[in-house]
Amino acid sequence: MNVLDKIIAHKKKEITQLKREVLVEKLVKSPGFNRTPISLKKSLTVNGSTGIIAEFKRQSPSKGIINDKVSVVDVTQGYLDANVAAQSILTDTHFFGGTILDVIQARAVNDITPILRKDFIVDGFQIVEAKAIGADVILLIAACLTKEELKNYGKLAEDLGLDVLYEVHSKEELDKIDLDHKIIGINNRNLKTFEVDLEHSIELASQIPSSCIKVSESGISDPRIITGLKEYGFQGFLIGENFMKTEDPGYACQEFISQIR
Ligand SMILES: O=P(O)(O)OC[C@@H](O)[C@@H](O)c1c[nH]c2ccccc12
Repeated sequence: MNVLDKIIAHKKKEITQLKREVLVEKLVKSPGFNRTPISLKKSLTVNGSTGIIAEFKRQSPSKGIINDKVSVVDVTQGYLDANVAAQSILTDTHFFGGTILDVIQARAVNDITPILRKDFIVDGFQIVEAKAIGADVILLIAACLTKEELKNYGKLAEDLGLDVLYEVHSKEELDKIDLDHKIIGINNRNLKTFEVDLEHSIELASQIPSSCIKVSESGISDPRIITGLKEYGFQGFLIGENFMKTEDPGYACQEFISQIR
């Protein structure tokens, strides 16, 4: 079993249990259902967008603890001050040390910038939950979903007014998605082996139609990489560890953005 298989097996058990404890009817009554989500598409394409999607990630299976000293509110406020296009917040607990409370807390101090609820979605329940906690965007990972699931979950998110970031790592995964006008994230990190390869991503980018918004994810640690990726048509850049490994991730993000040419 590779790491992704382990995460998905664990996630499926977790959701089965969660669905016994929390009713969808209850989620639908949450405050998140009374707000209009903020569009990631708009925030990545608006004139002057930095394109940076800054992530709050305490730990990961590949790196272990990255930062367990900072608070989600301090960090996400810092990201906002740095003028990020969006925030990504890991809500998986077992492998990434996050919780849905992180999104709730970040949302309470941010009305203007989209929040991506970053998790391994294997059930529609999690999409309703994302809406309930005030997220604007969900992630659908093509490596762990069938073509049908990608379509159905994409539709459910859309019906709830949420944007979807579809994540791919290979041509086979790309072929599972109806690409028209979608936001496509190319993960530079292979979730099965943790290998990071920007060249591979750039090659894959040429297979994505121009109606899509392209996002480059993972392993970005130098502002000069952004300039290079822009030349290949990328408009979004998802960065976690490079900021989170510092004492003040918001400040690191601000410094990074000020160096983008
Ligand atoms: O910390 P990095 O290397 O900058 O990567 C951020 C983000 O792309 C990464 O956390 C990620 C991309 N896709 C995922 C899917 C699940 C969990 C995590 C991820």
